[in-house]
Amino acid sequence: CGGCNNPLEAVVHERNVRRMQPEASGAVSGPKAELEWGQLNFMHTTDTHGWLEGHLKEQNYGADWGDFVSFSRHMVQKAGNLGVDLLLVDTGDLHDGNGLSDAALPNGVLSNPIFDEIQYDALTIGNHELYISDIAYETFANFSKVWGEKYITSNVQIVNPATGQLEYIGKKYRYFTTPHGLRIMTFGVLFDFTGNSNVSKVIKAADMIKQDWFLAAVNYPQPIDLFLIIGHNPVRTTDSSSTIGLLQKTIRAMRPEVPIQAFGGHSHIRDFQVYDDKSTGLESGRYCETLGWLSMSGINSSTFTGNVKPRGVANPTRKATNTSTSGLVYSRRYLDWNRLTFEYHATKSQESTFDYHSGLRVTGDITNVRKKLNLTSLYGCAPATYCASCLPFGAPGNINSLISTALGEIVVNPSRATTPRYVIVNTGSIRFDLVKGPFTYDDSFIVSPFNDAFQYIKDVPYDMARKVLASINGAPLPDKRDLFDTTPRLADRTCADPIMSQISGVTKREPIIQPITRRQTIVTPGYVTKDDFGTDGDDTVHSKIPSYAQPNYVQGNGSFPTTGTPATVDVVFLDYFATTVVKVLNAMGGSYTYANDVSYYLDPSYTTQNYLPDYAKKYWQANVPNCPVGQGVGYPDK
Ligand SMILES: O=c1ccn([C@@H]2O[C@H](COP(=O)(O)O)[C@@H](O)[C@H]2O)c(=O)[nH]1
Ligand SMILES: [Zn+2]
Ligand SMILES: [Zn+2]
Repeated sequence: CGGCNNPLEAVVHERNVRRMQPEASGAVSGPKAELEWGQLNFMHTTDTHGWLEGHLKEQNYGADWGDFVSFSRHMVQKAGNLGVDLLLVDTGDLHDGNGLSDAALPNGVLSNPIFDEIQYDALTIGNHELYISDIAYETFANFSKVWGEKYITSNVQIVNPATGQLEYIGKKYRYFTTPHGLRIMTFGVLFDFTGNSNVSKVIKAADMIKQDWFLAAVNYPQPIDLFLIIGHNPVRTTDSSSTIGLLQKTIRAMRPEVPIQAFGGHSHIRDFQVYDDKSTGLESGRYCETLGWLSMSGINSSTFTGNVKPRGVANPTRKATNTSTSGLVYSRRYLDWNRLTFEYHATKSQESTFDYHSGLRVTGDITNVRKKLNLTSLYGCAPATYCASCLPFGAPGNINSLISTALGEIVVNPSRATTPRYVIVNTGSIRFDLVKGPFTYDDSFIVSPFNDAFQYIKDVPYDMARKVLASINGAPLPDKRDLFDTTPRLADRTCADPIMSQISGVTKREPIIQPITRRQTIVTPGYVTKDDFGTDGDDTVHSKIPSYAQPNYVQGNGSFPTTGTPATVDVVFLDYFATTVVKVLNAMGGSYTYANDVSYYLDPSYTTQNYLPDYAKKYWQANVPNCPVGQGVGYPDK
């Protein structure tokens, strides 16, 4: 940092360089009003998926984890000044989605210590901590030990390698008393996930609620003022993966008078559901785009020593149901993850400056990890933005057209290169938009982070092969496969080696520093949320970004004859959904088995992390010297 005299100035400089990437899109508009503070307040993160660097290409979500460290400290201090409780909760999925977490082996080994800088009160596990055995063990050996009694995994166990016995990854429950005397019983419940590797066990919620320890915890011998359910688990009870409704009903039947507050995740949405007059659930989005806020007052507690109606701030006013006589009132808010939002809500914390040293240190740690992992290494320059859901499937600018082309072009086994092939991936493997301009090592994880490898069934009769895509698009998704499915879990493979060695010699661009535009009066595109309390939950008012349903699977093809149809085709697919392909082929009259007919099309170390970088190296490198950064970025023109 030329001209910076002390290390903290250098950190601020680095952070600003990182944030002011020329391709960063959009102005940031600010919050509509101050938050309502109640007797008990929560800040909620979920499905962060490694995005601790913030969104470098969307200023609306441009804060990094260091900014959140500073913000959370201001809010804790403000809660203390107001004489109320503030709890910080996280509901899992810490990996798979960003280079900061995924370029390390195992995933999360460098990002989790950064994540750990927030003073959470309760955390729980996500399914992405369980797909791959190495990651599950990293979570067990390190993450669960760092968090101790605050890491609550009520229905998730792991085989302890030292004893060979199943044990809970975290604690089954946490009973604790807040600084102002509220007595809280907490459970952390993962949805009924079945895609875990064979070192862990997810106990179905329907079984967990019958277990003696659970019944004893609900009927705890000491007073409970509130049940806190944190779950990597959608809060919306109509979502077929959600088990929160079952938990809420079970606890309510046993303890009719005690408020139940749920925090959920997994479905990556902003949502709030009212279950009854004393129970609600909040879900706070994904990818460090959203910080959830919930406040409540009216909790009956003989030991609460704080303020039910803190002064000098707005207070919650909404009953859960119109007819509620419980005395409980609530507010909920979805905060956009940017510094403008954080600085706005941190006011009156009685600190004159926003950045705490601890926050700047975390920002510095992020910069260091990014450098160590070479995340800015460039594969090529994307000629356009390809979005995952803002355009209909098949429209130019929809990412699935690009994926089809890349699969057909890049996923080729040289020894089968002349045999026609269909190459199929699940669109769920594409996690984010691919933005016009520099396509970096980091972006490759942002768009396609998983380690799913390519398998195939060779020489499938053309008349069957051509129907596979349509058939699997009508089949159940692989994460919902039944427990008796005997497919070897891809999760038992170890992580693939990083591919940095392949991308040497590519020009790196220095970011061009541009001022961040901060306008408070304009309406920028972003979340427009409707939940059980209505349409006023978004902290910043936005115009809606269109969202179109996409098919579950998409296909590329290669080496087809220019005229006529081939007799047979290689059907190539990901090991992640191999059994589904076998099933649909057999439903068409085939007699394939996984054991006899499915094999790897490419070396299993070649995964969904590789084909887009290879495509970019082949087709987008020539553009690098003239990469049109800063122009036309964001969402494609309609
Ligand atoms: O190996 C994998 C693992 C997962 N997926 C996709 O991810 C979702 C689950 O992600 P959440 O963040 O937990 O919602 C799963 O449904 C698949 O679509 C994958 O493609 N490959
Ligand atoms: Zn997730
Ligand atoms: Zn999840």
